Amino acid sequence: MPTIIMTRWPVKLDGSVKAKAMTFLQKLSADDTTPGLHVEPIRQSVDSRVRTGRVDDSYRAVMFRLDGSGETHYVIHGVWQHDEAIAIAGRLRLKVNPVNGLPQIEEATPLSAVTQAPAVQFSVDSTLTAPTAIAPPPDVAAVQAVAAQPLLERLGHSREALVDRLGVPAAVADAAMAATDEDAVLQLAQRHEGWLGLMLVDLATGDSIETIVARMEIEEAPDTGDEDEDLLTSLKRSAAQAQFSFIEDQEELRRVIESGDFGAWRIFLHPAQRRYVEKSFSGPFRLSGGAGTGKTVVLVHRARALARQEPGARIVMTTFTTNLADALRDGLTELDPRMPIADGLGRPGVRICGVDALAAEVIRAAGAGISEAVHTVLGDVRNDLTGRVPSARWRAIVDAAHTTLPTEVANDTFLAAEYTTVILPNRIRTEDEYLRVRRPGRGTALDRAKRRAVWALVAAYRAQNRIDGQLDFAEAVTVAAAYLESAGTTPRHLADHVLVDEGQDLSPGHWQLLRALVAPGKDDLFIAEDSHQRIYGARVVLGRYGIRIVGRSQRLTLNYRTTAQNLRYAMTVLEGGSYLDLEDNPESTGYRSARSGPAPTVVDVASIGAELATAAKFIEGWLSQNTPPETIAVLVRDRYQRDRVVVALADRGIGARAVDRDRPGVGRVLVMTMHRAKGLEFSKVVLAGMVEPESTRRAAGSEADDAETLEAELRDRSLIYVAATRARDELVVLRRR
Ligand SMILES: Nc1ncnc2c1ncn2[C@@H]1O[C@H](COP(=O)(O)OP(=O)(O)OP(=O)(O)O)[C@@H](O)[C@H]1O
Repeated sequence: MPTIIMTRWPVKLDGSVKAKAMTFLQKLSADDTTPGLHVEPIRQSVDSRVRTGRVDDSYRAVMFRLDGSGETHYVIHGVWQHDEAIAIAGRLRLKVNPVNGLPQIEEATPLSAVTQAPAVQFSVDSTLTAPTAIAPPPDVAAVQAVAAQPLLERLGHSREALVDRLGVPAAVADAAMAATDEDAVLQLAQRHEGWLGLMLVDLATGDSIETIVARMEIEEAPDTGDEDEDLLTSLKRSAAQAQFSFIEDQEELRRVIESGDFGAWRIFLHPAQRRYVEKSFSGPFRLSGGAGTGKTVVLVHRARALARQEPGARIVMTTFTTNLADALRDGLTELDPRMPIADGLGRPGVRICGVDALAAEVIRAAGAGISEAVHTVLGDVRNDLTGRVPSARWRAIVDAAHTTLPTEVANDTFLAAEYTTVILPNRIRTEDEYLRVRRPGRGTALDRAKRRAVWALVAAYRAQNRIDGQLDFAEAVTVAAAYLESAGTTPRHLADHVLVDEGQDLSPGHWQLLRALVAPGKDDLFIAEDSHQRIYGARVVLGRYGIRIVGRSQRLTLNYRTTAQNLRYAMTVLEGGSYLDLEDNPESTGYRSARSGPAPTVVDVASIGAELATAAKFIEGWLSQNTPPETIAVLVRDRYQRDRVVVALADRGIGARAVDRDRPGVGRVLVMTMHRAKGLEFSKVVLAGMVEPESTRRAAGSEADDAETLEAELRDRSLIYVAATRARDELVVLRRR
């Protein structure tokens, strides 16, 4: 049975042709001699491996046949109308790039399109666009000569280095060296799939040749004397798999064809992503990366890889909110509908739920056995642990107590943070213990008298919770962690591997729980996080909670979601803020995007009415261009604003839907809070309720300039960064003066 190797298809097919292409490929993968497939070579083709196959009367598949290792393989290049397919097939060649050892599909350029060209000229091209993109016409070249010094030259690169060290085809290297700015190189990158496009993005955004050589694992092409064998080796290289994928079975084939470009994440991973999916680590591993760099994609692929390697393994995939956990579950079943989903902790398969739900599950399953853990954490004994403390309780406690504490301490934000990050994780049960505990990372200093006063509030808080038979979320996770940590002397490990998304938002208690779920050792914890996106809770240093990363951390830098233009805007929101990662090191930026689009539109509006009218105007414009409504989102700061936007859009005849805990759904424009939009993405985004950045800072400075206020300012920037990076294509920012 032949093996099918899919490439990212350059041509979009409509539904009926897609179905026929699927049938064709299914038959081909079962038996390439099946009558009716008409797998045929092309007379006088440039590459003797090229074949066409009959999809239906009008369409032909273009592919390459390789006979390595005594097996037949077909590299599927695409499907075109009959005559076009024959013409394309005649001028294609699949080869191993001699410099970098990676597979390359070249197309002979028709003579008429090139001035003074050799009889046959090759360009690397999987989009099969006009060859003029590669050889600029003379008038363009003349303009370029007098224009500013080209970008890559300014960055110290030369044509020789691109060609001789990276293996960039000469024509593409010429075009890249002539491009005057980053956008021009990025546009060139967009025309080239796979390793070539990735290299151009790296060059445009300032990477050195050495960095690219290492990232792409470039090495000279092997030469065994068997060209087909060498091609197969090349196709299996990690960097090749950003463009070529060995299809394992018919179900996978169907998903690749049906999903088109939106499903590319399932098949074509960046070499760095693939590495973190497959590699085994001797302990906790941390994968950081900006919004849209594919951290969740890696996590989902890794869960599948672990489940396949170890059938029966107990894998936990978790994140901060239930909505995000739902998205992880959807992603995993989309990737592989056969993945075993566990319906409870400690059972084989992948258990996917929010981290607080994990804690609730542990407590439920423990039954009466939980009482010792409650005593360890809270110093008392409780029977009923199902009630949850209302969110306003800290405020009520402060209001009721006649405390002498200053307002920057006697407020619900400070007290909740002190409780969650100091008191609970240290299992503090008495005033005496609190007076002695270290408070690393807490910005506001507390002398002995203040600590006593804080403890009085904590004691009142705990007393009220005990009377009401309630635990707050932080107490529940800490109790669950304490329960797992010690069952007598033996910890209860309910998982073999734990995968965490959005790690930056988790609290110390969450980390203690996750640490306790799995025994320390190989592939125990895999943590995806982005400190710039921390919008809940206080900053955490993992090492303080038994999670020692020690050198096992890496960063993804290529943004797949957001255009370079929108990404630049989002990065400016973070400028000036100082962010530390989960290992207490400064977080870096330096993200790049492989996609280019229009610059974000920032509109200053004078009133709420003007803001709503402007939002509606943009949305009407997009809808009139047939943008599916559910790919448009308006992101706002709170639920009140959300509901107001929905009503205002409805008044103008635009169907809109307020998204809360439920799934977004289709058919209407989506309106939601920026918090709710975390982890989601849309084609077009309107950010409403924004204020001018300077006035935010002024407001922050005018309050007490304490650590909590600065922290709140950082979180606010992060929220806007999260919101701005939800836009795949177009971003509109409505700024109120
Ligand atoms: N290898 C890939 N090929 C194509 N698309 C990809 C690839 N990796 C990721 N993407 C796409 O990029 C987008 C962002 O991916 P993902 O959600 O994994 O990023 P993230 O780093 O988790 O983002 P965030 O932190 O903002 O939630 C998704 O649309 C995903 O499908």
